[in-house]
Amino acid sequence: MTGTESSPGADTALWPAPLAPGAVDATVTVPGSKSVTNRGLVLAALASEPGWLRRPLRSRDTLLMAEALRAMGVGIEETVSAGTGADGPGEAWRIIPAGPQGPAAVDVGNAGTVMRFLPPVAALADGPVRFDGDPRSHERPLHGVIDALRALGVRIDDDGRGCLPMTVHGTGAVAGGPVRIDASSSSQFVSALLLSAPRFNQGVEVRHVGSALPSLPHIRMTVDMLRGAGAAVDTPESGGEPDVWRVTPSALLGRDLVVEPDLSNAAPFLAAALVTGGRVTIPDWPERTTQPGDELRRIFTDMGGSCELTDAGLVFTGTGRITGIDADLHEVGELTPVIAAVAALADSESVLRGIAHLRLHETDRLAALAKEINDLGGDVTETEDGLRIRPRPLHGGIFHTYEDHRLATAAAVLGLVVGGVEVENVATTGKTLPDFPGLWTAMLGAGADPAAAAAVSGS
Ligand SMILES: O=C(O)C1=C[C@@H](OP(=O)(O)O)[C@@H](O)[C@H](O)C1
Ligand SMILES: C=C(OP(=O)(O)O)C(=O)O
Repeated sequence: MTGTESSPGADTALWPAPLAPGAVDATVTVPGSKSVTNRGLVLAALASEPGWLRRPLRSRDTLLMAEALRAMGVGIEETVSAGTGADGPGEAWRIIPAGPQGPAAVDVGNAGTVMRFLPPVAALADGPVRFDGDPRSHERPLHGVIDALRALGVRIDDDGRGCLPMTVHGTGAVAGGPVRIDASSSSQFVSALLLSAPRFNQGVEVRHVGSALPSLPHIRMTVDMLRGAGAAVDTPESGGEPDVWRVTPSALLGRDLVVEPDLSNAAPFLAAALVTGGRVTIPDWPERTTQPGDELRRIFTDMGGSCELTDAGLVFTGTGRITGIDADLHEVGELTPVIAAVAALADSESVLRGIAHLRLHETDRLAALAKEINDLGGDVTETEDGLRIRPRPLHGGIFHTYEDHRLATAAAVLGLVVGGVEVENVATTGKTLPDFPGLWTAMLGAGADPAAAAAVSGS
C-alpha cells in the first residue's frame, strides 16, 4: 500500500451531490478514526514488542503514516482477522517495531498528524529523515515541533520558516527534558512531543505558553493512548500545573487495540438525518471516548435533532426543523465545516466561535466556507475567530473544495436539500474517509438520483 495512490492531486472533476429522495433512514458503518489509527501506529512503532491495530482506518492520512514508519524500518503487516466479537472479523495491522532508522524520506501529504507526530520519531532514528509533502504542507505551521526538538538538542535543517520541507538528523537518541512551546495554532505540537517522549532519555515536560490551546480532546486522546501503552503521564487534569504535560521515560507495551469509528466523519451522516428529518444509526458508537466527534450528540441536539445510544449504536433523529446555534467550537474545530453547512439550512442565525486556527488547516476553512456557501446564495461572514451564518434560500452551483475532505462532505450535506450542488474533487474525502460517495449513496438508497441534481445545475 502507498499513501500516494489515493492522493487527491489537482482533481477538478465535479460530483453531482445527490438530492435526498425524502427523509433518510439508514444505518451507516463509519470507518475507523484517523486520530486513533495514527496515534496507534506511532505508539506501536515505538513499543518494545509487536502489537495489533484492529479495524484501522485505511485512508490517505493513515496510509501515509504507515508508509513513513515503514521507511524508518518499522514492520507493518496487513492481515484480515477471522475472529468474532470486538476483535474481528475485519482488517488488522500487525506492527513490528524496529529502528527507527535513517536515512529515510517521508511524504506527509497534507496530514497534520504525519507532519507533526513523526519528526520526534525521526529524532530517535540513527540517520537523517527528510520530510516533504503537498504544497499546503509547506504552509501549515510546524514551528512548535521544530523549535521544541531543537531545544532538546536535535539538529534540523529547514528553510527557517518553521514549515516543511526539512530534514531531521537523528542520532539514535534524544536527551529530552523541559521545553516551552506556543501550541495555540495546533494541539498536534503537544501531542507530537508527548507521543515519542517515553523513548527520550529524560522523557519530556511540555509547557504551552501562548493563547488558548485548541482541540483539547485530541490531547486527552494522546494522553489516554500513552497510558494505555503503559506510559506515565502527568496532566493539568490529573492535578498538575495548567498547560503542562510530563511524560516519564519508559518502555511502551505492544497493544491489541480496536480502533473506534471516526466520530468526526460521522458528522455528515448525522447531518443528513437532521436536514432531511430522517434517522441515521451509527453502529459501534463508543459509550466513552476522547474523540471530539462525540460532541455532535450535543451540538446536533441543540440544532433540533435528538439522539439515543442503543445496542445498535447511536440513533440520531431529525425533525426537519433546524435551529441556528451560538457555539464555541475551539475544542472541536474539525467539526466546523459540516456544522456550518447545517447552519446555512437552519431557521435562525448561527455564530461559530473560537476557531481562528482553522485558517491554518487543510485550507483556510473560514474563508473557504464563507465563499462557497455564499456562492450558492448564502450569507456567511467571517468574524475574527469564526463565522456568522444567516440562513437564506440556496441554489445549485459548483462547490470548490480546496483539497479539503471536510469541505467536500459539508457540500454533500447541502446537496441533499439544495438541487444542483456539484462538488469539486469529491475524491479529496479519501484523506480520512474511504469511498465517501459510495457510503453516501448507499445511505440514500435506491431513491437517490444524482442525475437529477446534475440536471438541475444544467451540467
Ligand atoms: O491530533 C489530532 O489527531 C488532531 C488534532 C486537531 O488538530 P489542531 O489542533 O491542529 O486543530 C484536529 O483538528 C485534527 O483533525 C486531528
Ligand atoms: C485538521 C484536520 O486534519 P489534520 O490531521 O491534517 O490536521 C482535519 O482532519 O480536519
